[in-house]
Amino acid sequence: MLLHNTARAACASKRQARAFMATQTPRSSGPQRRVSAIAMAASRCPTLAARPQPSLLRRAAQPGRRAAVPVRAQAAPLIDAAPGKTTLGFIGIGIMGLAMTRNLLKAGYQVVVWNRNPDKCAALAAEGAKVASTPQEVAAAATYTFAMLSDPEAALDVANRPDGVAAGMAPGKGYVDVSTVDAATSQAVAAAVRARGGAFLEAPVSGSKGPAEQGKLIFLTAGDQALFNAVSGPLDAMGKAKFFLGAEGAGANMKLVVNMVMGSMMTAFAEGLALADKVGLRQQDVIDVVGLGAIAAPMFALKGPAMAARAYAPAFPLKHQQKDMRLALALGDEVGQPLPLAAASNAQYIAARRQGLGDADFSAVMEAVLGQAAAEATEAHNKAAK
Ligand SMILES: NC(=O)C1=CN([C@@H]2O[C@H](COP(=O)(O)OP(=O)(O)OC[C@H]3O[C@@H](n4cnc5c(N)ncnc54)[C@H](OP(=O)(O)O)[C@@H]3O)[C@@H](O)[C@H]2O)C=CC1
Ligand SMILES: O=CCCC(=O)O
Repeated sequence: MLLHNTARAACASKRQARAFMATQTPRSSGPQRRVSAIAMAASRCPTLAARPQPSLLRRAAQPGRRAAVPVRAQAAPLIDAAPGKTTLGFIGIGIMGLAMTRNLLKAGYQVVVWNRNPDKCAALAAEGAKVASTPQEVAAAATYTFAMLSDPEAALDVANRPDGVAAGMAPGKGYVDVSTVDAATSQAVAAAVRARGGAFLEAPVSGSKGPAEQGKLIFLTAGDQALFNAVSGPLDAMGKAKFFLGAEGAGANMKLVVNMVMGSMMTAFAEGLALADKVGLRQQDVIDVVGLGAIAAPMFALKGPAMAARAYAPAFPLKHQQKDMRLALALGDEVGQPLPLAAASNAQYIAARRQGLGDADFSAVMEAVLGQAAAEATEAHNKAAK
C-alpha cells in the first residue's frame, strides 16, 4: 500500500518525476530503504514509461545518430551538513522550534534564528545562536534553513514576503519546512524556493514538546531527496527516525493522516473519561485499565492523569490540532473520502476553541466534551420538567 501510494506520488508531475530521476543513489540503512522502494516505484510508473521526458533525454535528432540516453538534471550540488562547519537557520521559535534549535546547537551546528516576536530568540542567543532581523537574512546566512511555523498562512508568508526565505535562497542552499501544513501550501513554498535556485524538503514531525526536547522526533519528509541526504545530520540531531516519502505533498499528507487519527483518539478518550466519571468510576482506574489492554497508547498514559485533573499545560496547542483536523477534512473532501468520525471530533475542537482553549493543550478538548455533556443534561432536565 505504501509502495502504491508513493508510486502515485512519484508520478504526480513531470517535474517531480524528473526530481526523482535526478536524485542521488539512496543509502541503504533504516527508513532510507524506503527510498529505494520509492525510486523503484517511480521507475516503474506507467506515466513515466509512456511519456518520454524531453529534458531528460539527449535526442537522436538525425537517423544514424545514437539513441536517446538519460541525462541527469543539472542541480547545484548540496554539501552534507556537518557540525562545526555548516551554518543552519531556524525560523519559528515556538514550543517546537525552541527545543529543536537547542538540539542543533547542542550537536555543534552554528545556528541563525528568527522569530516574528523577537523576544523568543533571547534564550537561544544566550546559548550561542545568532539572531537575524528577517527570514531573508536567515536564508542568506545559512546553508540550510529550517522553519517550524503555526499554519499554512504563516508558512506562505514567511516564504514569500519581500524579506522572506525565498528572497534569501540561492543554488546550493536548501529550505526544510517542518511545519504541519497541507500539500498545496508545501508545493507553493517549494516552487518559490526552487525559483531562486534553492532545494526544498517538507519535513513535518510526529512527536510533541517532550520528543522535541529529547531529540526523538519522527520526520515525515518529501521533496528534493538530495536535500534529505544533505540534512541527514541535523535531522538526526533532532529526531529518532526519518522517512522519505516521495514528491512534496506526500509528507504533508502523511502528517495530516496521523494527526487526524490522533485527534479522533483524543476525543474518544475524553468521552470515555467523561462517561466513566458520570457513572461513578474513578478516571485513574480507566487510565490504568486502558493502559494494560489492546487500546493502550502512550498518549493516553501521558495525558490521562492531567485530563482527569482538568489541567492542560500546552505541549501541542489545541488550535493547531483543530487546524490539522480542518486540513485533513479538506483533504478527504478533495479525494472523495468521507471522514465522519474526524468531522465529529473537529466539531469538538472548534467548540473548545470557542471556549477560549485554543492555546491550551489539545487534551483540553475534554472541556468541550464535558461542556456538551453538561449542556445536554441541562436540556434533558428542562424537557423533563416541562
Ligand atoms: N507542539 C507540538 O506538539 C507539535 C506541533 N507541530 C506543528 O508545528 C508547528 C508549530 O507548533 P508549535 O511550536 O507548537 O506552535 P507555537 O504556537 O508555539 O509556535 C508557532 C510559531 O509560528 C510563528 N508564527 C505564527 N504565525 C506567524 C506569521 N504569520 N509569521 C511568522 N511567524 C509566525 C510564531 O511566532 P510568534 O512567536 O511571533 O507568534 C511561532 O514561532 C505547527 O504547525 C504545529 O501544528 C507538529 C508536531 C508537534
Ligand atoms: O502535531 C503534533 C503531534 C503531536 C504528537 O505526535 O504527539
